[in-house]
Amino acid sequence: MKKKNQQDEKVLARFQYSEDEVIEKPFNWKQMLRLFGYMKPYRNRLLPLAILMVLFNTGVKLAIPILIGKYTIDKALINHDVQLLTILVAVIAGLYIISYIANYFRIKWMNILGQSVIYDLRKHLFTHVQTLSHRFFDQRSAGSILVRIMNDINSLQELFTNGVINLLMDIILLLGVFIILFTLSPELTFAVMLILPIMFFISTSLRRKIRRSWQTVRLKQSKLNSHLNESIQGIRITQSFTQEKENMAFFDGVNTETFESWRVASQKNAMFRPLVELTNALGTAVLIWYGAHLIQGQAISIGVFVSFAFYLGMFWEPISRLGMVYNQLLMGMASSERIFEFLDERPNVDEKENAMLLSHIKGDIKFEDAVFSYDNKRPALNGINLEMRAGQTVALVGHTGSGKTTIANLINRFYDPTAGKVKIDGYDLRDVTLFSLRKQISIVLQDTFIFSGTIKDNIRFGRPDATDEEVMEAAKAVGAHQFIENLSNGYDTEVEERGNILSVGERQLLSFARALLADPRILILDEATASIDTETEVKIQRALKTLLHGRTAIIIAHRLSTIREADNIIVLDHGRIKEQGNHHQLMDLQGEYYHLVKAQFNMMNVG
Ligand SMILES: Nc1ncnc2c1ncn2[C@@H]1O[C@H](COP(=O)(O)OP(=O)(O)OP(=O)(O)O)[C@@H](O)[C@H]1O
Repeated sequence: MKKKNQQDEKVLARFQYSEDEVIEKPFNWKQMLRLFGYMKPYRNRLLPLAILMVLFNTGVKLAIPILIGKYTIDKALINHDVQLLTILVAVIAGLYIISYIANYFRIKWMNILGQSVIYDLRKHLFTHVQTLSHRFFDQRSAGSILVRIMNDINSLQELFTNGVINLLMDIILLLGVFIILFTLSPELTFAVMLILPIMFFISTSLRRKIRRSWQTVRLKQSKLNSHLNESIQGIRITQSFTQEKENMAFFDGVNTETFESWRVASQKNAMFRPLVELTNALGTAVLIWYGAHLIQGQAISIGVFVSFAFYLGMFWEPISRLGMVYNQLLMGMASSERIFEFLDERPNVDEKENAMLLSHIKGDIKFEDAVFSYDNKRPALNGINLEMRAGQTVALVGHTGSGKTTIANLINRFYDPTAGKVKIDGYDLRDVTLFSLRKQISIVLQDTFIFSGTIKDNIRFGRPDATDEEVMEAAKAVGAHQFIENLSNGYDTEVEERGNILSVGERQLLSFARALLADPRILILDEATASIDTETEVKIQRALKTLLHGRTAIIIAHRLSTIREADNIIVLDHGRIKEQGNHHQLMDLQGEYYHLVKAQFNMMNVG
């Protein structure tokens, strides 16, 4: 048993997701106004039309009980006036029909409005998230970002489709009913209003508990999403390490937690309606008892009593619904808080207002005393001074974690140096626009990312306007044409996200074609370490030559053949440059590089 517990703890320690905490904020007008600002584009058409329908509908609702009680019963029925009765019935039926039509349009227009607001908000959030810096994505799981873009925005849907308009309708209805009730009989109104405190308790205190439970449900869902995302992405590793059982155990745990939180929330929710109905019944009991007493004393007529009963029925509904709208507002508050937190997030690498367009660079790169740390604690680069001249091929070598990728990250301005400068053609990267900088740099990563779509679309990813001929030329130049032609549908073969149907070597050739077509002035290449057969190795070497020709290339190099041909080799160690020079110079030096080469040479011989 103890052993099992220890094992469970280990499993739980493995899957740690930063949870979005329950945000329980008081009502905040400023934030609400900001949220409702998204309705602005529709304020001239959809919104006024829907409001008009609501006003009409509420007017009809308020008029019908009077028509039934005061006129149909007290005037037509009691005086046996058949003609008046017929007219009244026709008027009431007509009003119901018109009110039905008005309701239809209200629902239709409000749904369009609600969906449009959700569409705009989601678009705004996604567009913004795309501009955020790497640091933002370093700190969050993909699952938790997904939850904000999907679930949090979805949870605002109800508020925008029904909430706002219900609020208006209910306030008008309540005021109207209250005034009419008082005009009909102030004593009876006072008597039935005794129920008000109970009603108030239900719609505030109980509602709050229900709301908190639903928030917990959302948190659990977010955790479930993060785990699912990670599990599916890492399924191959999970299977190869036979960790399915542990994965299942954790999934079971989160799934059960989600289920439990649903159960609790639904249970609390289920209490709500019966309680409202019970209060209704109490109100009706008071009405009948005291109403009968007033009728006997001839203080009110039967018609007034009937109208009263109708209005009373209408009174509880908006109160209970107002509680619901308030609840929606508070839930919307929590969701919008999370959405605005992302929207207010500024990219760490920000563009200056007067940033320059970096047009047609030559490709000189310079690091001046560059210092960088990802976490402001451990330095990843520690005073780097280096120069790469346009057209040169520079190889970065060094032990794992020595800072090679970090240098590439700074050239692309995924991060800014903590101190010092990175310059291209003499321009500090902080002074130029990100678009003009990145447009002239291509990155080929070890773990090539293939997007879902055709092979053709993947190659033209960086230059969507490239023609089919240009795509094919690029593929031919890097030696990818042949394997593409052999695929079931050639260039039109569909590949799923991450390109699982392709081999590592094929994926790399595809990414070379993609980089070549983009025709960057600077190319950053993280060479794959995966062992590939000699034939592919030769192909890749040939492809590399084509790819590197005429541009500045920074290669995080692992293959001896690539390193040997580089114009300059930079050996990094703990974020510092230890040695640099060409292959022969460094071999003569008999330092770190010499040992690295020797080690690789020995390994190859052993292999
Ligand atoms: N996103 C990140 N957040 C925090 N620390 C990071 C991040 N990326 C890298 N590091 C740290 O910065 C240091 C340098 O990492 P870098 O990726 O530049 O090494 P590298 O030389 O490219 O290694 P490798 O050859 O293994 O890819 C390492 O100590 C690493 O742990």
